[in-house]
Amino acid sequence: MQTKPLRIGTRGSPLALAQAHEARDRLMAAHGLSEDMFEIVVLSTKGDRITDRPLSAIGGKGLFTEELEAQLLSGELDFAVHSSKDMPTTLPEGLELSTFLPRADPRDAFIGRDVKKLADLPQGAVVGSSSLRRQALIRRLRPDIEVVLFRGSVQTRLQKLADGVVDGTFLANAGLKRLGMDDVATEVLSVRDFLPAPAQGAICIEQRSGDQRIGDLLAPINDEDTAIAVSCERAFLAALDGSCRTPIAAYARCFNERISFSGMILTPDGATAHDILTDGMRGEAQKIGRWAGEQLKKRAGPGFFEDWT
Ligand SMILES: NCc1[nH]cc(CCC(=O)O)c1CC(=O)O
Repeated sequence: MQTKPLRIGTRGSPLALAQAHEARDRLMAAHGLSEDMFEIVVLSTKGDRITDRPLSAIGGKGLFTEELEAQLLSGELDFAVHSSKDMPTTLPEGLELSTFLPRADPRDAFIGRDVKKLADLPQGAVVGSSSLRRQALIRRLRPDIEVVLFRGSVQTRLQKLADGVVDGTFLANAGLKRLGMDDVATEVLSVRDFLPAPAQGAICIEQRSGDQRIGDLLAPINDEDTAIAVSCERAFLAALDGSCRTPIAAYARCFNERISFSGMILTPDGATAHDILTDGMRGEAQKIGRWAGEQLKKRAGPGFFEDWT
């Protein structure tokens, strides 16, 4: 019988808190546990504290996870809840992503101020985004549009939009839904036009490797299709060595025993893109992702990565 509450680690942003609550609620339902069996422990990370520079300039994804991982390893936390999209491809020794919740909408949403659709933005319009992938994708579709750096919370971004600093911005539709704000999206962009970030829309749980008590607790809330699709996308990212200065997009989907995969790399100006569409057996998900990454790396050639990183 569990006596001490389970300690769930999370960042403190409204999105991170919504994700931690979703994981906790699923565990409560799966095991018939009450809320007081869990304690949500909020940690501030470097990535949360530095908001005036793009992530790619201050060190990338690890900035959001270091503090949580240190407390997992020291035993102060039992597990941590993250956006899979924000997780580096290599985790510290002794930790693993054991559990993936059923994936929400993986697509990006466009939020326009005066127009609903991206295609209706006037010539020379200004959009805000700090994502290298979104910047490259928009420049590829609409080279006339100007992209400005845009960080901060969802609320800050929407305020800048309302103030007319930009004509439009992008957010993951999954994030908006988790915040109960999906009505602010004026267009949900197709995966074909706007391939998502690897692992977008999937919440994951990180735990100590070999912690069987926690592994058993989490197993019933793991969604196998999501775990497999995300492992494929993350293998693609890892094969491209996850340089956080390369715009990389990927989306995998399981269909019964098969998995389909789309991947793309772009130059930041969107002028050059290489893409790949493939499929295979779901048991080969990681192999497929890795292979696709290696193919694109070969096709792009070394200059593709070196010219601007
Ligand atoms: N980089 C921040 C981040 N990490 C995960 C999400 C959205 C939720 C998800 O992909 O699961 C967001 C916000 C955004 O991209 O709009």
